[in-house]
Amino acid sequence: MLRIHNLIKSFAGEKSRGKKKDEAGHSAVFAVNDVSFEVKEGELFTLLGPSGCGKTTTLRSIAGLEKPDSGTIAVGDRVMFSSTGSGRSVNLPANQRGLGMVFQSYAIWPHMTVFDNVAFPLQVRPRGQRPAKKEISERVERVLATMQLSEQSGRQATKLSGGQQQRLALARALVIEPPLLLLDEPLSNLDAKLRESLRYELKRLQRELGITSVYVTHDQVEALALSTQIAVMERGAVVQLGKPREVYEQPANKFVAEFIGTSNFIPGTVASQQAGRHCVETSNGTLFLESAHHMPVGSEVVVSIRPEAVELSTVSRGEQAANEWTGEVVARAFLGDAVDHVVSVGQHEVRARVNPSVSIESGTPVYLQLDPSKISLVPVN
Ligand SMILES: Nc1ncnc2c1ncn2[C@@H]1O[C@H](COP(=O)(O)OP(=O)(O)OP(=O)(O)O)[C@@H](O)[C@H]1O
Repeated sequence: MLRIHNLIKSFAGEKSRGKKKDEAGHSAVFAVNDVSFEVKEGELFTLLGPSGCGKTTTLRSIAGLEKPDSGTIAVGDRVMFSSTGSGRSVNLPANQRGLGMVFQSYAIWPHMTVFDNVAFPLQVRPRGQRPAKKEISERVERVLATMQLSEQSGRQATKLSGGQQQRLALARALVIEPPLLLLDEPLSNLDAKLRESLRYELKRLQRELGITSVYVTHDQVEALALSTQIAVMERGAVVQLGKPREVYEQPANKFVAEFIGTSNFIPGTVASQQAGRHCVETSNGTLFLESAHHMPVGSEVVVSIRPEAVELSTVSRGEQAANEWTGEVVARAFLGDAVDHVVSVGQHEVRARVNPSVSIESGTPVYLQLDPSKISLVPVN
């Protein structure tokens, strides 16, 4: 449905940040540096990464609000942008791309009612493309019902709550039935509780309507909860592309492991390897784990252990227990649905997030049991 190929976008001028020179010899920031990906029909594809990694610039390029230096952007069989150095250049203006957009600062029209806000994008269509009045009404009512805003239809837009205004912004983007919906941090202005409930609503909508969407966020929890595919970006490049579970459980590198969730990183050396099952020697003891990254014997590696992969017990599983380390609790914090423990193990401190029924006092010697299916290898960069 959406194909991005070798997309490059630089901004000229910022001397202090510039890493490369452009043709005129000015320093340039490469906001998007050779990005390629494909979004399939019905997917919710997320661009995830820290501030400044190039997510918004990628999205704005798709929308037609930024002109890339080079690359190709196509939606279905329509080329929106193409400049490959040779051949014919294409750069469709934003208003001819027919894409739906919802941005962080969703501008709803305050002087209009909820109904009129949604009807407006259809009413301003050029004659010939404008639906009949009756059809406009039907489409608006249908979208308002989907967004659970029917009751507010006649209300002034400014009299809605934050969450309702956000749903209105979505309704307005959906009413044009775009082939692709672009969402830039659409939930970031809302409080935590509302954000969570709208996250589920978005997911429901995504499933029910099967809208193909590109979603930009720096919030890893949001990305994991919503996406069918995630592209993790760092400094203008996509560093990992995969399903939420793959990105979380098999991070491509330390940056991804650190950015998506919290992790304990323990260095080690691969002692043996067979069909993805690795045995790694660390200063804390031997670890057995399954990994998609096949690392040869003798490789220096970092083992990424999620805090929830660590079980704590004051009793050993016995001599034969694999992946059991000994340590001492140095701190703990009650988080409501879990208890975080910091355990000193040799020269490392390991974070363990356990069930609230397990709460072990500082100073207590403990056994750490590490679930081999929840620990992963990350290549040393
Ligand atoms: N109009 C501009 N002029 C100059 N530099 C820009 C411009 N827009 C973006 N940049 C730079 O390009 C890089 C990528 O910015 P972009 O906004 O795409 O990142 P982002 O990942 O979306 O960040 P955020 O989450 O903070 O919006 C940054 O270094 C930024 O400073």
